Amino acid sequence: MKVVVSIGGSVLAPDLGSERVRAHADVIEDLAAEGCTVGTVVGGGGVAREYIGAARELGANEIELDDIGIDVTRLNARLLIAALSEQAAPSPPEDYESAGAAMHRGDIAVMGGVTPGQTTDAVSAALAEYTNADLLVYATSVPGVFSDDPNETDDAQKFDELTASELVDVIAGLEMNAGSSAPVDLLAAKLIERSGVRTIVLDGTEPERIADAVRFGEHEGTDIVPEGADDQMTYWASDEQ
Ligand SMILES: Nc1ncnc2c1ncn2[C@@H]1O[C@H](COP(=O)(O)OP(=O)(O)OP(=O)(O)O)[C@@H](O)[C@H]1O
Ligand SMILES: O=c1ccn([C@@H]2O[C@H](COP(=O)(O)O)[C@@H](O)[C@H]2O)c(=O)[nH]1
Repeated sequence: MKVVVSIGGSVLAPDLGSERVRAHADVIEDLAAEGCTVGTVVGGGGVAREYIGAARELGANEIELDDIGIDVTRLNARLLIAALSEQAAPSPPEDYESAGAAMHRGDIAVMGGVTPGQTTDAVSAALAEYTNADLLVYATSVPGVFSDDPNETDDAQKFDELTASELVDVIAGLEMNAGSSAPVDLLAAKLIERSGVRTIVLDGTEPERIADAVRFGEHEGTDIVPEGADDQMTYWASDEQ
């Protein structure tokens, strides 16, 4: 089975605690050791937003701010690489071809950002499409996709399941400035829609939840199901590949 795991910066490194990074690395390594081909994409989190905020006040434009965000995502990717064994490619691939080649060799690819105007959510969806991944998991800081921002709206409802086009509708109104927050950004949702990759959005603050989702499809987040998919989703534990 081939899986792309997107780990929000706010999940991996809300602060520079090495234990948390180690725990995420252990889960990724365990999946790889069990025979799973793994690509990982790491976000920028609060540190990226602090840099972006300061640079915005200094007059940087949105593309310049995105470039700062990309630098921070790659720094966070290097933190995860530091915790992984030699099976990880030694530096964050800066394009999908290099990441795909690393995965093809059996290495764990750990990417950060790629290009301005998007977030690492889109990088993850593009890597999943490029590598024909079986599953894409977004480990984020909220328990799934909600009808509204759950940190802003008390009665926001979590979706257990959405089609990709429903996901596009839910997040279409969110802003796309550098450093914006969304469980999955709009470009990612459109890529998921066109590729049809099975996708799960979950609370990744406990890294074992990522492993349970990959191995068994067990999670309390949101399933993004391809249009017209049957109910039988294939997960690692039941997959002979
Ligand atoms: N409809 C929604 N459903 C869920 N979360 C939403 C929604 N709209 C806005 N959000 C916000 O999206 C945030 C999650 O995305 P955010 O980009 O902050 O974190 P991440 O995915 O972990 O990545 P990173 O920290 O690297 O940016 C939540 O904290 C929440 O406030
Ligand atoms: O491909 C990319 C990835 C990221 N950015 C910029 O970085 C920040 C932080 O990334 P998150 O995935 O949101 O943690 C993002 O808001 C963008 O400003 C980018 O431009 N391109």
